[in-house]
Amino acid sequence: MENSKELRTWLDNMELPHPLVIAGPCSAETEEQVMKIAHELKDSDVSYYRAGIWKPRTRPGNFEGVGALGLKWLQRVKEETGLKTCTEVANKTHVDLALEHDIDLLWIGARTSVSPFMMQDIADALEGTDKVVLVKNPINPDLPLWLGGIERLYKKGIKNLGAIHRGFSTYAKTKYRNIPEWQLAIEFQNRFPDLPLINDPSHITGKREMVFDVSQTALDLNFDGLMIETHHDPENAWSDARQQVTPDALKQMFVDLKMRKETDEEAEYNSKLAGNRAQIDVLDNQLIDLLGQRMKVADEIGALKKSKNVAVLQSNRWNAILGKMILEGEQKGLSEEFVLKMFKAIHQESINHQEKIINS
Ligand SMILES: O=C(O)C(=O)C[C@]1(C(=O)O)C=C[C@@H](O)C=C1
Repeated sequence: MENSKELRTWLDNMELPHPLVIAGPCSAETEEQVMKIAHELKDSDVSYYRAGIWKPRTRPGNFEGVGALGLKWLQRVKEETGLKTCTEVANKTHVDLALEHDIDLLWIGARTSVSPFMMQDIADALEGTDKVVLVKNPINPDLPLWLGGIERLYKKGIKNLGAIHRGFSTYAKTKYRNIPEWQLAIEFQNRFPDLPLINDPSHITGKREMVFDVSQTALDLNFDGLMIETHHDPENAWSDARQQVTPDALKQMFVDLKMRKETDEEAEYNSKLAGNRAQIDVLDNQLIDLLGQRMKVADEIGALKKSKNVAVLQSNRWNAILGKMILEGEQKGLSEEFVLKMFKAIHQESINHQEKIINS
């Protein structure tokens, strides 16, 4: 699959004056609940109404969705409100039922996109459809796996495609439910600048208080849209109660969010920007030069260690460097997270250099 302008035709054809908004409850619970939320979202920026019908829960025994019955409720949503509808599909039966009920957009969840077998089955079932199909990132940060899933759909003649960034599972405790790893989303856009990329701040944050900030970051990073879980009574939702926002909160968010454009033509802005970018180019060259020099010293250490048969990894020294650099970084306004990531990468490169020398 190659990048092409055609990949975004389905989205461009909607001629939205703002990013695409997909909203609705995590789960369809009752017909009344589905209809109430839909009516509250009717006159807003929302284009697609979402509701989970089949809910893949981590452990059995929790509410696992109302099943095919909910598809009828979504059809009623479309008839009464004009909102387009969408739901998650995870196998051929789901696909067949969703297509039968004329659901407009289907998404494939993170627990499904992780499996090429499941992605292929779904691609086979969807062959040739003109519905919009969005693929959530797999639970692990693996860009080729994510793109591979989308490619399986593309190869089956599905042209109205896109991706949803919902964050990644992590063993470490963080403030997120699923860490965003924004770098991966940036890489995604570099590879496929025209494939619509939607952000899912609800699953990234797991907490409604954080949904606004993550949404703004996504817009700052040129995402094409947002999928936000919305419930009229979030506290009593049957699933994901902590991360859903009310329809009113959602509408307010779209008043407060700053929509960014890709660029601006104004001359003064462009000349200042060019000046800043020239400075960054010089500094980047210096950074690369310094890192090259540091690795030359690492090579010398590698040769010294080889002569005395000493191990490459020196944990005490390494921890001392890390501690010092975190403090130095703090004084220069660099986050601990960034300093750690950067020095871990530098340390690994230093080890790779020494490994080559010590084993030569
Ligand atoms: O000080 C050393 O012994 C080194 O090999 C250098 C270095 C580094 O790059 O800073 C690399 C590997 C060690 O684990 C510790 C530090």
